[in-house]
Amino acid sequence: MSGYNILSIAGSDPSGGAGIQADLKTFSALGGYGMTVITALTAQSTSGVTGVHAVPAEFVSAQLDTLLTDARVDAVKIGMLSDTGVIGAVAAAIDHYALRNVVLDPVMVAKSGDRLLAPEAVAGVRDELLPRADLITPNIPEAAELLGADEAGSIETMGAQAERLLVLGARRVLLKGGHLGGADSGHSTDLLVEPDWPPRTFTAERVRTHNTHGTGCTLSSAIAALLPQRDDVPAAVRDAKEYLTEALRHADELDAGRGKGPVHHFHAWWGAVAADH
Ligand SMILES: Nc1ncnc2c1ncn2[C@@H]1O[C@H](COP(=O)(O)OP(=O)(O)O)[C@@H](O)[C@H]1O
Ligand SMILES: Cc1ncc(COP(=O)(O)O)c(N)n1
Repeated sequence: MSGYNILSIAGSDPSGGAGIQADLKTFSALGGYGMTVITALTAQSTSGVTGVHAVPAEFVSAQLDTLLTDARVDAVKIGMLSDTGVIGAVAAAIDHYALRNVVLDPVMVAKSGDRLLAPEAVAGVRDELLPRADLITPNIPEAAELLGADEAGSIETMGAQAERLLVLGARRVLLKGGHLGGADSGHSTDLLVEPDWPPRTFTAERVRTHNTHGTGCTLSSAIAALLPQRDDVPAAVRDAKEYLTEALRHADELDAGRGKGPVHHFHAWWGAVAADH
């Protein structure tokens, strides 16, 4: 036996920049074997989302049961969930199959501004999934929605909101700072907060590109792919961010649409990064 099986439970993005397509590219680039359970189809390009077709919760369960009674899964990334029925199906599978290394990216709104999670389903993500995940990776607007708070405008407020997410039952929170502007805009800093540890910051240069479609999907998938390969969560986060930043640096080489283009996954970079560690 060699290699790790990494499962993405997420929506489909035909443009290939986000969702399960981004997740599979990331898993492959980082040496994982990718599997998928699809929660929704989107009609989407780099310019926006024109439609969402949710998969019925019973069929999400059917996909999960069929896969998980057959295959070992070493880590899970959860992305777009659409509605409360799908959230319940995923929560039940985490418990029933004792899934481990679960990374929850609480996807709510696409980069284009289109909504991917029904507003009334936010409470379901908070109550059903947040306590079941080993790590949640909200961006600033998602943390605010989960908390019913204003969006953080500084690293200090991000830290306070991450602590509040722990109080709500999260095991670990990586609050992503990509949406932070102002004084911090030369860098992109994410904050990892876990019980019994001081907060850790992960900072990368801010890449000058408007092609950021799929950054959140890529980061959470990279963490899931690396968790079984690394000693601890901070090491997986560090290397996942390095992978993402490199993919962002090369984003402008692609020509995948007229809107916010995707980041560029390329296996050879990871070889170089992996050799350093
Ligand atoms: N221009 C950029 N340069 C470097 N890193 C970025 C840039 N934009 C976003 N990131 C990083 O991408 C990841 C996801 O970013 P963020 O925008 O916060 O979340 P989401 O993609 O979910 O909206 C974070 O690690 C963030 O720091
Ligand atoms: C199917 C699907 N899942 C997730 C995202 C979020 O990705 P992003 O915030 O980078 O647009 C997306 N646009 N589409």
